[in-house]
Amino acid sequence: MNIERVELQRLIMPFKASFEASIGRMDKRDLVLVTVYDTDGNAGYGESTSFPFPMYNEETTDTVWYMLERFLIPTLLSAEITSPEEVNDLFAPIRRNNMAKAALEGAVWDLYCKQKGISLAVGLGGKKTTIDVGVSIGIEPTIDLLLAKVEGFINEGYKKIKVKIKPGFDIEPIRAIRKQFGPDVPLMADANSAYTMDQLNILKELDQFNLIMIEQPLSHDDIIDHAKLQKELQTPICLDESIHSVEDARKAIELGSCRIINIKVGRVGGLTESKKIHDLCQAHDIPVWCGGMFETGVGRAHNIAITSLTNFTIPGDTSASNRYWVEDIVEPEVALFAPGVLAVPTGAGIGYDLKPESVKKFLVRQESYNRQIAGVRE
Ligand SMILES: O=C(O)CCC(=O)c1ccccc1C(=O)O
Ligand SMILES: [Mg+2]
Repeated sequence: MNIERVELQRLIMPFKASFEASIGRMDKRDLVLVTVYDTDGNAGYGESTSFPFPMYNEETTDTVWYMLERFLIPTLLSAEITSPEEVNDLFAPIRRNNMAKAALEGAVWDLYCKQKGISLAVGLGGKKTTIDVGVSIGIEPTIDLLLAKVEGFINEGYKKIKVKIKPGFDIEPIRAIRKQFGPDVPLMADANSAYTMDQLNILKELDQFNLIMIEQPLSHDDIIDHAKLQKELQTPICLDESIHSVEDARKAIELGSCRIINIKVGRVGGLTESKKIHDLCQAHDIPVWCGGMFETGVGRAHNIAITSLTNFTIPGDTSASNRYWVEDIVEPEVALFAPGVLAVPTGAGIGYDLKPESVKKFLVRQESYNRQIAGVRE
């Protein structure tokens, strides 16, 4: 692929409004934007989905930068690859650090598709030309404020409303949404591992609300208790935090720990692994959807591309740029093509251009690594 240089840029981008989940409150992204250049001047883009703190998974923006600089970029720059599918194998001896791996692997995928003149969606084997999308809503200070947010997003046509829950903010907000907007609103709850089996009663109470699913109710590293819980619930369990690889997915399916899987490209280490999980789930009649991590337009574009695969049958978290950003770093911005629908771009690679002047506004650090330097960085 003639990869010659990798550039890392750390960006800090404030949200329009802060977002609370059971794992904490967030008011900005702090991310690593990765650009991979080939000898012809083509550029491929990827972004890290880590947070500045290790409360979603063990990675942070600092660890992502470190792993990229110290191990992943040198590994890539000392190899000769012909396809992005090789990156997964190249990085396999390095354990975990999936978000760091995915940021670089995603940039290689984008570059590869640009070299071939095909869209990332087509490169991944996607068939859909549009995707239905949903939106994720944080824990609001009051139920009235939550209802106002839900109403706004329903009016924009979002096809799935996901609300964050935690002990003490679960039954009442869900009941209030059902009461106000009726039984037909496609609704789900995401607990981000805030419950244990000691709270089985609360989780069982959620069954009455006909939720599409309940996402990651139990521990981030569990598939055993989730299997026990799924037997007690009518509502499908969806795993997010517990699935890091196609092997994790295989075991969870075998145990009956979930009936749905949320695929986050960063969490599973990249697009190649995402595709493998998609294919495995398809073979087992497990629907998947694409989870969000407050991505900029770059990560959003990767999410749109992977969601064009056919077993992404449930609307994901990939909302429009204006859900979180006053100003995104791509053009055109990611915008709804029809209510609750995004068009899958047809241009080469991710199908969006970077806006250098916007990147500059949010930039706090930048480093470049080229092939010659990579060898001596040890
Ligand atoms: O990008 C989005 O809109 C989804 C945000 C979201 O739900 C989320 C945000 C931060 C950490 C975890 C999660 C999650 O899906 O569990
Ligand atoms: Mg989740």
